[in-house]
Amino acid sequence: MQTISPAFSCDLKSVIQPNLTAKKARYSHVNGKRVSVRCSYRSESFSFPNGVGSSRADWQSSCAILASKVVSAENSSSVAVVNGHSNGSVDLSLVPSKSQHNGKPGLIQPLTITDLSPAPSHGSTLRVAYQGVPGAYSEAAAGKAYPNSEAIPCDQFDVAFQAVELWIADRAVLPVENSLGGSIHRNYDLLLRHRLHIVGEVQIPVHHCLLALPGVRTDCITRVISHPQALAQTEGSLNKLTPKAAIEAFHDTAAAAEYIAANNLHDTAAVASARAAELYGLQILADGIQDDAGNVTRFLMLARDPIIPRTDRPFKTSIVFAAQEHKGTSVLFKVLSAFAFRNISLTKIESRPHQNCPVRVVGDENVGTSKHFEYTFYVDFEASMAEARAQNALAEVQEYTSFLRVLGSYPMDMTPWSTLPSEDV
Ligand SMILES: O=C(O)C(=O)C[C@]1(C(=O)O)C=C[C@@H](O)C=C1
Repeated sequence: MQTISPAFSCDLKSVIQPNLTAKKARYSHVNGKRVSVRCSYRSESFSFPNGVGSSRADWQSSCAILASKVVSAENSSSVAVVNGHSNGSVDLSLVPSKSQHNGKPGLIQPLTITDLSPAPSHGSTLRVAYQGVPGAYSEAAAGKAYPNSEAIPCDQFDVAFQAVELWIADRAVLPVENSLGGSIHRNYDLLLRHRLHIVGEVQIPVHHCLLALPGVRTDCITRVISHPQALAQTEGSLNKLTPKAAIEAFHDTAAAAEYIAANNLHDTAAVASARAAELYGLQILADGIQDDAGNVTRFLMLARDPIIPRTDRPFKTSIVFAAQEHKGTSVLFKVLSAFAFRNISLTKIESRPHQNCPVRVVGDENVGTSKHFEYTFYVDFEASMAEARAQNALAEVQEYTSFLRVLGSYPMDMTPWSTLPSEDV
């Protein structure tokens, strides 16, 4: 038995891993061997004012009860989950370290799907997975959410989810919406496919720059590359600055800057942060090119375990549900009424195609048939699951839904706008 963190105890089953590289080993070694991790909760007592339950286990099972009608969103996922959701040992092999950026040592390569191997928590520094490479806005968000943590770059959102599930990271910080570009749908879908809990949110002011190699002039730029969200947030400025340039999507903003530097591209510019310019040796051709000065991205903080909801500070709760079959249209109205009736404000509503049944055929041979789209709804509301009104609202919502899952009940980001670290990003 080895103690992993105060809240868990874990049995470690060692599996010999011959091709573990030095670089990857820091994420996943125990005495030079790969491990699979089986975890059990230590019971902790908490008191709830409104009968949510009296322990961490109770709160977790109350999440599970609400999720019990899930038709099974997980079956579309190939993820091997280790924290009590699936107890098989995982056999994803590590691959040798990738080639270094431009031959230069020391630059961090993001985790990719083939790098994932279960790893126990070790050391005292919290490891926070984010999508992108150093200099990405997500790295700044991870730093704001968890100061003094170790940021772990991942090449895809899905990898960041899996890094937490496999104990390679302790938390993930991922974007879900931007004030100009709208929702990051991929992460809504992944929230449903994976079993992580939302434990907090952070909002980051996003201040974009146009970056190019030193000496390159704006009128020489024939191509602008960046993350699609960043391109959407700067569309108006790019139309003015580089009207003839081709616009191309890239994995993340900082990776676009890194790509220009690594390939010595004199005709290409990136939309990225000032920190990315510094990290990859690019010059800033234009500063503050976001189409709205108050451009902000909201990130979710994800963990393997939920936090205990409280009432002594403003909390938000995020849920996801699907309407009972054949009752689609009126269900949304009824659900929204359940919150309105209890004076609970909604801060966000998002719909996504139903993962198991995206289309339903309605009608009959006489009048003809048509295809109805089926949706999964994501709702954020301003209340804590420790409040009776939130519990009652969800009890009512459950009556109209085929499944309902609480994704998390967590403190709202109340950082005053003026103190947000805009100069860092
Ligand atoms: O590419 C980055 O730098 C990211 O962190 C990703 C991302 C996003 O996915 O929305 C994060 C914040 C900004 O809105 C732009 C891009």
